[in-house]
Amino acid sequence: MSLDTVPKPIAGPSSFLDDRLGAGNFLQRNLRKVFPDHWSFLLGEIALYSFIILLLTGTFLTFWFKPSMGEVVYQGSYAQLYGVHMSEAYASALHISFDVRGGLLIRQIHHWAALLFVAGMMVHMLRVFFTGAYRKPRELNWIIGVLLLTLALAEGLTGYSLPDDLLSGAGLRITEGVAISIPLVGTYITFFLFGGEYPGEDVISRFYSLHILLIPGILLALISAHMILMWVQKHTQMPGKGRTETNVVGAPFYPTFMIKSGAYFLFTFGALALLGTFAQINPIWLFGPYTPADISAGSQPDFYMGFLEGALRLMPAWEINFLDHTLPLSVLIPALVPMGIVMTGLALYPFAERWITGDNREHHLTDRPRNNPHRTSIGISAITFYGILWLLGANDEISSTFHIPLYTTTEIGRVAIFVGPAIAYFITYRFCIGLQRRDQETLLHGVESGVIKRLPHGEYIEVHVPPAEDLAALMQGKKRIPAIEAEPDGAGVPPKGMRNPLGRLRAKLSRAYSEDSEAISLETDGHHHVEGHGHATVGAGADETKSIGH
Ligand code: HEM
Ligand code: HEM
Repeated sequence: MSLDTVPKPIAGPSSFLDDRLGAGNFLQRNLRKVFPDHWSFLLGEIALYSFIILLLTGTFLTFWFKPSMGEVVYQGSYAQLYGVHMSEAYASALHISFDVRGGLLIRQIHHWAALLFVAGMMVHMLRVFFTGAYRKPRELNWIIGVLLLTLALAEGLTGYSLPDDLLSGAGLRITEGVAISIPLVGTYITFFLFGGEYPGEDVISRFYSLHILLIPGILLALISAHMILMWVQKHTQMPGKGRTETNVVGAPFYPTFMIKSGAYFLFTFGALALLGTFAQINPIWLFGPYTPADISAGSQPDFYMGFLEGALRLMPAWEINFLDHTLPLSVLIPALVPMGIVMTGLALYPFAERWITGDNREHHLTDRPRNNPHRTSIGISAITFYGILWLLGANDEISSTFHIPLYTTTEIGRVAIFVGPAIAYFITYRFCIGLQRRDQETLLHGVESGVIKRLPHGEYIEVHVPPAEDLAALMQGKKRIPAIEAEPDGAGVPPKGMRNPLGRLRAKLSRAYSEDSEAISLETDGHHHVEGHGHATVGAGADETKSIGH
């Protein structure tokens, strides 16, 4: 038998590549990689596919867009602006919109894809946060994610500044105001970006280089690193029947997951194409070219910049004058605090949580949000903080729509920004505890079966049955949150590291963090749940029934 006819252990697509690259085993191992099946694991993919669409549509736009602020007289087919003096950038964006075949469609898809990219990323991040999927060993991927989010905001900002219409000018004016408020280096940064006094003649071309080269390049590199890490570390999975910290239950990458993902890409593309076709976005021709003397009314940034705009509107007009220098807190604080605190806070969160809980274990099974009430409350609190800033970014619209004086909206916002997150924390916490109690109740007493029984002495009872096996497994997935060892020894001396104020604070936080988790146990310990659970067999023991009156 010749070598060619020896049956190969490797078949299918791996065989073709094995013959040429000797990479069959590697491929076969990876093509069979198992992916867990949960809808929320597809959220990251929305961001991924939107990014691919941004690269494709963005490249199309570069064929015609001219990143120059040199003045031209518009002579294109949009009659209302015919003969108007404007920058070459604006004229080329109008040209793309009105004279390039399919240009407006691609511009609109590009803009919608930008919104979906950031929105997808945010929702994906929330999924990762609320399920605790950022814990060891995935902290690095979480930090890469925070960098991705920050870069995406910068990419969006540089993108919508490019057309150089009145709206993008309003955004640039704010960007300049924020940059110049930074102590010591503000003036240099501004001059570097704008090439001189505002508005200068260079900002569009500089933003263009950032927008099409530097930032997408870094995004691409980081997204690749993100995917490789996810691949190597394997995906987390929700607790459930047969799922453990050491296995992954799901479908193989090839063919099941690949086909699903392919369909999902097409679905994302289809949705964006529909939006680009039917939903107008950023109609740059309405506002005319940017001149620093004109102000556009009712201008709103893209949604992901709204929280920064809101922070600027919320802040009182404070400034410090010191040695002939002015520190404009009214701009500096709103620019630095939300961006700085939100992004740094996000990046450090996994480490802060580990510091408090002292939990050094690896986690491949995720938490249900209810089972870690403090984390979930912190998350909802942060969303409330963000949401209030975001709403305030549109306080002029709110004020004119609901006929509320503008300053009243600002005053309400100033109180709500402190009170809102605190209330959100409290309510979420109670909600989580309530849901845990309900799970405990279900595990202890089973679920209502709808079967009513009459007892010999006349009492009616409803028969309870054990919950379905996978539901019970999901509920029992709750893990204890350990508290760090902080009890004083026999001589009343607390352990090392717990004696200073920081150590005492840590011990206190740790105790609070684990307290309720210890109080409500959902773990299987024999007598906690309904006997023989798993099948809808009707039991009639005293524990499994609930009196519904007699
Ligand atoms: C390599 C990738 C990319 C290229 C080559 C590219 C290229 C461009 C070009 C040439 C424009 C100006 C065209 C015009 O406004 O008519 C533009 C606008 C824009 N870009 Fe990108 N872009 C890329 C990625 C991104 C990403 C990742 C984002 C998202 C965060 C984004 C967001 C925007 C936005 C919001 C606009 C304004 C669109 C409008 O005029 O309505 N771009 N892009
Ligand atoms: C360009 C933006 C992003 C893309 C394309 C992306 C894509 C993905 C994909 C496809 C996955 C695997 C499937 C899934 O869990 O959804 C994933 C996992 C992950 N992502 Fe992202 N992501 C992005 C941004 C972020 C951000 C902003 C964060 C957090 C700040 C983040 C943190 C993580 C973590 C920790 C995992 C592992 C989760 C697990 O195994 O359960 N990602 N990402």
